[in-house]
Amino acid sequence: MSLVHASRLTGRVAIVTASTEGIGYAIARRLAREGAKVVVSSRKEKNVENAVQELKKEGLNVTGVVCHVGKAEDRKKLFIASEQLGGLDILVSNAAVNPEVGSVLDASENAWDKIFDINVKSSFLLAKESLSQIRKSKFGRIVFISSIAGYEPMDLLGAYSVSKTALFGLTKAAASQLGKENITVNCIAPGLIKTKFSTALTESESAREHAISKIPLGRLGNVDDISGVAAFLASDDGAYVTGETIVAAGGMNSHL
Ligand SMILES: NC(=O)c1ccc[n+]([C@@H]2O[C@H](COP(=O)([O-])OP(=O)(O)OC[C@H]3O[C@@H](n4cnc5c(N)ncnc54)[C@H](O)[C@@H]3O)[C@@H](O)[C@H]2O)c1
Repeated sequence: MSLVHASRLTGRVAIVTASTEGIGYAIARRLAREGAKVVVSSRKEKNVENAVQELKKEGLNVTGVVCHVGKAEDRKKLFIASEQLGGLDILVSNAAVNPEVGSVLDASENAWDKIFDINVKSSFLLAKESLSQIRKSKFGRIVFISSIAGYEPMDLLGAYSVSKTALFGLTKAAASQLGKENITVNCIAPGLIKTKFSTALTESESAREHAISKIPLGRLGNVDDISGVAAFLASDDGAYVTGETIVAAGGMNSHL
């Protein structure tokens, strides 16, 4: 692959949560390809080992940590790892769950709590806990991964959509708080991207065709359609962007 911006992130240290597959993996790989040292993480040790091995084969500078973002002691391990790499510059909060499919007011209390714990509260806590290191960086960047569904809730992803809307508010509020310190806080709202997460919406041919018919660019997104946006926000090219959400959705809105 050609390393277009091979040195844009040289010397920076990044943490990407849920980064052993899907969009998180692609973001970790892209930041590392652009020169960053990256802490790769997810809940299962085997997945962390495999991802780290795969990325190291490419010669990338990555280290692996097992981290359930809802657990304080696991989040701490992420920051110990970034400290060991020289101190944190870039935090990408990517982990998310959707334990139930259904309309918002049909969500069980359990599902609601889990969705808000992982998708919103853990993003808030990671951002908060990252500050002791990010404040020492000259290039502090926080990036939340939301969803196009945060703008227009998808009926089948009711509570999940609302959790993704909350991230827009968190982005604005944190950006406003941290602007004076030259730390940017931004958000990415992916459309339909080919990962495990979106399988239910795209696995049958008819569902896929229906989805594609709603996407002006005429295709589902690839994980690298998102990783490039994350790298931009993390880099000096994104230095004057803060409090924003970049939609990368092939032109679709969320009315599937
Ligand atoms: N794929 C899409 O179409 C799409 C669209 C919009 C937004 N997103 C968002 O992109 C992000 C990545 O999703 P993806 O599509 O790569 O799917 P994915 O299922 O591969 O990613 C979600 C990841 O979060 C991890 N995760 C869940 N709970 C966790 C926890 N407690 N601690 C750590 N990791 C945890 C999962 O193991 C999984 O790897 C998510 O925030 C998702 O909401 C995806």
